[in-house]
Amino acid sequence: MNRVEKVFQSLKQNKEKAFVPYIMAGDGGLETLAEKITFLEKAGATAIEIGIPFSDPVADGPVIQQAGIRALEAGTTLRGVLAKIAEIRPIVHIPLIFMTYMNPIIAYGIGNFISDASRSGVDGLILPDLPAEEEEIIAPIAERSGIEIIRLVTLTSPLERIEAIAAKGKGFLYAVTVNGITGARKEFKDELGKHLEKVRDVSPIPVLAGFGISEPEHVKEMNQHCDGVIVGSKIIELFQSGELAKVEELIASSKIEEIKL
Ligand SMILES: O=P(O)(O)OC[C@@H](O)[C@@H](O)c1c[nH]c2ccccc12
Repeated sequence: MNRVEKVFQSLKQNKEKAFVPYIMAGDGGLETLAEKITFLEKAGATAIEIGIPFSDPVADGPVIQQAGIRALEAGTTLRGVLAKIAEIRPIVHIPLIFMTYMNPIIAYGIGNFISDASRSGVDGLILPDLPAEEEEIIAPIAERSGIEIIRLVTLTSPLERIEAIAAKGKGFLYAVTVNGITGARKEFKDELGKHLEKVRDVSPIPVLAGFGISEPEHVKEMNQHCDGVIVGSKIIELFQSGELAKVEELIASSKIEEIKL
C-alpha cells in the first residue's frame, strides 16, 4: 500500500487530524532540505509537501514566489531535488509529496520523471495546473508506479465536478479554501465550513483544507469541518525567521481536540 494511504488509515483509526506542511525545496540551499524534513517529521507532520521551484508559479502568492526565486538562485533543479530525496528517504518515514507545475515535469520527460520519482521514494504529486480533463497524460503512469495524484477542488467547482474528481481521488482530496493564490489570510468566507462539509460528504477519501491557513485558531476551526490542513506560506516565513517553536506550535494545534460546550 502507498505510504499516503497507510498514514491516513492510521489517522482514521486514531481519530486524528492531518497536518501537512509545505516547504520549498532548495530555499536556503538544498543541503537544508534533510534538516527541515526531519524537523517537521519530529514535530508531528503527517506528510510533507515539497515544492519544486519554478519561474512561473501562477497559483502562488509573494511568500512562495520569493522562496522559489531564492531556491532557483541557489541552483536548485528537479534532478537535484530527486537525488536529495533519494538520499533522505531511508531516514524519513512519513509520505513525501511533490507540488510542482507541469512544465518542469514535461521538460524532464513525464516517463523519466515518474520512474526517477518512484525510485527516489516520492509518494504523491500535487499538480495545480493539470486540469482533470488532461490528467491522463500522467495519472495512470504515476499511479501504476505507486505515486498518488492528489487532486484539488476549489470553492467555485460545481458539486458534480467535485464528486467526479473525488471519486477518482487517491490519498486525500485537496480542498482549496480561498478564491485566489497561496498566502496567509486573516479571515475566510463564512460559508467555508459548509462548503468543506459538502466536499467531505461526497468524497470517499479524506479532505484536507489548504490556502491561507496561518494560525493555530485557523487549524482548529478548519479541523471542525475536514480531516486536516495544509500550511505553506506561514511555515516558509517561520523557517525564514528561525521561529521553529512556532512551527511546532502550529503542528501541535492540529492534535488538540476542540471540546465544544
Ligand atoms: O501557502 P498557503 O496559503 O498556506 O497555501 C498552501 C500551500 O502553500 C501549498 O499547498 C501550495 C503551494 N503552492 C501551491 C500551488 C497550488 C496549490 C497548492 C500549493
